[in-house]
Amino acid sequence: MGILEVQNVNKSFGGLKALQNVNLNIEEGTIHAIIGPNGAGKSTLLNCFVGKLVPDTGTVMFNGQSLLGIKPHEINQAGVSRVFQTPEIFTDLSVFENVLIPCFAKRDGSFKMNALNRVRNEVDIQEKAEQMLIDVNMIDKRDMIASSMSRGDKRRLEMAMCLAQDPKLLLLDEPTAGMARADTNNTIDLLSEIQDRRHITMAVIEHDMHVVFSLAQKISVLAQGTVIVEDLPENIKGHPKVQEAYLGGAH
Ligand SMILES: Nc1ncnc2c1ncn2[C@@H]1O[C@H](COP(=O)(O)OP(=O)(O)OP(=O)(O)O)[C@@H](O)[C@H]1O
Repeated sequence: MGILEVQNVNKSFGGLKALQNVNLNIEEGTIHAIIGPNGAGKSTLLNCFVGKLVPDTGTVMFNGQSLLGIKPHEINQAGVSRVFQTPEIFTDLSVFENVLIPCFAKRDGSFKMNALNRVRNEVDIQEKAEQMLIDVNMIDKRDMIASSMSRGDKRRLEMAMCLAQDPKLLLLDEPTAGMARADTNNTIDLLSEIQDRRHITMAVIEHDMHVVFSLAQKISVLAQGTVIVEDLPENIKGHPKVQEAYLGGAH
């Protein structure tokens, strides 16, 4: 059984069928890439995983439970976290303070800014935040102000903040979009390290095939709202349907 199972999902916007009978199975502990030309429906599908959109028909099961009708914050609490293209961090706070916030929120169910003042008495929270920074190789930057960091480091910090929520499924929407090659390669290394250390299941939407083939253990190819192939990376590259989808599309 997959940790995320999508069956016969359809989603239309007015007359436009953005998703048509989509089936997808993400195995626990794997990195699963979702690729496809522009407008194929990748973001629409991801939005159905986090409760931002509700499919017109079909089912989305996470850990054996339906996600349909569940509010986004409840899906997040159930263990689904999303990493955005633009890192969502608190730019005026230090790296360490940024990670403390989701550590508090995970424990208390919500977060108030004045919780940061209590941190001296909160050894468990401090240790957890430190461990998150160690996991993303940022412990040496713990006292830096977040706004002063490179884009790659901001991405690392956001990842630490995500990990603090103890996710079971991490959704990454074009994690290397707009990055220089060096930052892209750092992000590939980071995601590989996180998977090795924590065995977190990841679903990655990505256009950069270097990233896809460096990371993915399984790939689903979407074209015109339908999954046309789901297979191992070695079977995807030369697949005639995939080549046709890309040659006919924008890439
Ligand atoms: N909220 C919306 N209202 C109307 N149409 C939408 C909406 N969201 C997406 N669409 C349309 O649905 C189709 C699928 O869009 P989607 O953003 O899911 O594709 P994508 O594969 O993520 O594309 P890209 O790679 O360019 O980000 C497109 O034709 C898009 O214009």
